[in-house]
Amino acid sequence: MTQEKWSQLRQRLLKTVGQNNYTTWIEPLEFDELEGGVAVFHVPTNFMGNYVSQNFADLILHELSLSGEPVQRLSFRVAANSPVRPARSAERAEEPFQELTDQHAELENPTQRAAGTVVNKMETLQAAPLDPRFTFDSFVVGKPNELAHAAARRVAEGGPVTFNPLVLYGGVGLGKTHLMHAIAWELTARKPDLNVLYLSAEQFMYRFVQALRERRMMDFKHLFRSVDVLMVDDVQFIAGKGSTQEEFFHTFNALVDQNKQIIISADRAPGEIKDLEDRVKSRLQCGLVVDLHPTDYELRLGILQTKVKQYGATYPGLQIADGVLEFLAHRISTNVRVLEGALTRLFAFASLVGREIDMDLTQDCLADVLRASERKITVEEIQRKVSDYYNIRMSDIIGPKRLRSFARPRQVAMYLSKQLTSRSLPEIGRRFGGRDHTTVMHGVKRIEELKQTDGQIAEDVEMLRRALEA
Ligand SMILES: Nc1ncnc2c1ncn2[C@@H]1O[C@H](COP(=O)(O)OP(=O)(O)OP(=O)(O)O)[C@@H](O)[C@H]1O
Repeated sequence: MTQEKWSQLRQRLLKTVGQNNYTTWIEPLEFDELEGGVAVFHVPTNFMGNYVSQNFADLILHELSLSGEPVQRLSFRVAANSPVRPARSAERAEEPFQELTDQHAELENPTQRAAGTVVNKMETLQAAPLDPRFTFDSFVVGKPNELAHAAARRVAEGGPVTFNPLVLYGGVGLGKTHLMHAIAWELTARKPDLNVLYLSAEQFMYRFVQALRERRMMDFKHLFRSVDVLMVDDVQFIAGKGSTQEEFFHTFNALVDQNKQIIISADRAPGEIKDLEDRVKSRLQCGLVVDLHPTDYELRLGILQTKVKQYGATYPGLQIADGVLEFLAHRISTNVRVLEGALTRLFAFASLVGREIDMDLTQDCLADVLRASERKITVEEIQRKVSDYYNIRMSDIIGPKRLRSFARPRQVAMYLSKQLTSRSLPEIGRRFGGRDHTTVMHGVKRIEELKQTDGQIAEDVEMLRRALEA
């Protein structure tokens, strides 16, 4: 592909993704070469490469194939003279530092890194830039994250340090980085003089290793001990890295002694981080440790609705049919990043083909995501949930008793098994104490009827379905 062709293609992408997305994500892409079916682009930051790859790769590939280019894959590389953004966990797969496990590797590996990656540019590394999208305003609060959000808000007020450190932990893509950036934005807006340093644990290590190498440990110590607020993202990264942990421990103590706020994020509770020294664990546990729970249906729906509002500006006129967001919130329960990616893709495709976003388009466009996030619900799981819900024993659901107080929950469980699993009626019957398939069919029918006439049953079924799909 020639540069000229790429320029033409970019113009077509502009029409599809809108001016804002174009300026932010597409325009900065520099086409480098096409080799063996892989189109290589230079990007200013890892973050950007990652974002484009998650959200626009399909679209770019689609355009490339329309224009007859033999491209199967896109590759995004950081241009050698670009500034650095914190390495996010999604980018970590590309990071050779992942292999570092002992002190020796920790000190030796940086020079061995390939050209054009993060370490070469360490000299230019200041505090990691904050993502302008990650603010409190754009953070949707629900039951699973309300405590973490409240704690983050409190710290962001910048009042007297009450809990130190604040540790936010939770699984992939649940909003830890978003909340940390939101705290940093808010603090710097309220108190512009405050010296807030946000960086990933990887960057902490890079800086430490560099300082050792250049015999500038005094500068390093001075820098880290003079901040007012230190935020270290993904602290689990330093586990098993002896001297980095030690330096982190001293930095931590020095700041706490000066009553400076520390905010940490991790992918699990400090006590559960393998190879993290006990003294570091216990320091982390001294403050307020709050977790971001996996999202529930309501939170996912809330996030989707918020994002749709934001997309409204980029894709004016695009319509979303009733039920699509609910469907996505039900079906994509892995993490928020995947949910967001799905929506971005949906909007881009809908605008490409000029259609309303309805169920058909959604199923077509997101077939792979939907397949990947399909969670297999088992009949046993359904029986357990239903027996908990009605406060009866599992054996009563499966057993022969015909009492109404057992028979109705049993029918609900049969109905849900039919709806939520791919089991046939005879298979379901077997799992309900060897009942005949006609009994199951009767149970399913009965609940279908009752759902129309009995509000309580309809509500029970809905609650159970949500609990099972969450
Ligand atoms: N409650 C929320 N409201 C709005 N957006 C959210 C929420 N939770 C997560 N997100 C979005 O989901 C994406 C992933 O979130 P984030 O990067 O903060 O996750 P993380 O917990 O730091 O994950 P990782 O462990 O992979 O670093 C971001 O785009 C973020 O804005």
